[in-house]
Amino acid sequence: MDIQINNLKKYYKDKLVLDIDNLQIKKRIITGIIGPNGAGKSTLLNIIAGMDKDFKGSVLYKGKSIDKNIYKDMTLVLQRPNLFKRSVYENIEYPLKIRSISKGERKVKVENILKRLDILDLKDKKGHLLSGGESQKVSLGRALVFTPKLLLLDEPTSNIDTNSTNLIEREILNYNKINKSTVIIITHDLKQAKRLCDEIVCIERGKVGGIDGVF
Ligand SMILES: Nc1ncnc2c1ncn2[C@@H]1O[C@H](COP(=O)(O)OP(=O)(O)OP(=O)(O)O)[C@@H](O)[C@H]1O
Repeated sequence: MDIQINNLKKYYKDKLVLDIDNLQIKKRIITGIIGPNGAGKSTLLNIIAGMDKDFKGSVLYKGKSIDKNIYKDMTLVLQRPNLFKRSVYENIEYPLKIRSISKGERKVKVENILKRLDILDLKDKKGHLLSGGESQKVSLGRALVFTPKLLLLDEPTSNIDTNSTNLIEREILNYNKINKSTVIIITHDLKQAKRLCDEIVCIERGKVGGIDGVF
């Protein structure tokens, strides 16, 4: 098990937005989180990512409380990513730079990602000037480039056209297969969940529900 959640309660002011007795997310597979708008999906992903520590209950990663240790293993790709005001190349290179990967190796890895995600033409564009869909692709590239053991994706194709969605889905599947990384993906698209996910968790009004009748 990679992630174990017990008696999780999350409030915004006095409103209970997550109330999960027990949820286990297995390692090395792709788990989908589905559910209607406002159900609590992003809130849950932020908690798993260690971005939100203001909750009650226990959230464990590899049997330990989520703390700074998770950051070296994990990356969270947001629906509306914050990219640096630097070139796309530098944005994708950044996680490698802070891990002291040599310049030559960085170049090989970044160019490989640019090709795989079909964004070579964006290489010199500034990160903050990209469209929504372009930003999502670059943000995914910035995540995949350092092969995190835990990849968290918040609606990674919400702004993406059909062709690019196919390409991104292929990359996510290959990534999981080749690296045996744990992937958690929030999606509104039930067909996408079926195409990508080994397991599916349905969140409704903050609670984990069954998926009977969903497909
Ligand atoms: N910072 C915040 N302050 C107050 N309430 C919030 C905050 N962030 C989210 N909420 C509320 O918490 C609930 C869960 O929000 P969340 O973004 O987790 O839902 P979601 O399932 O990801 O929705 P969507 O599918 O629309 O992205 C919603 O009712 C939302 O309005």
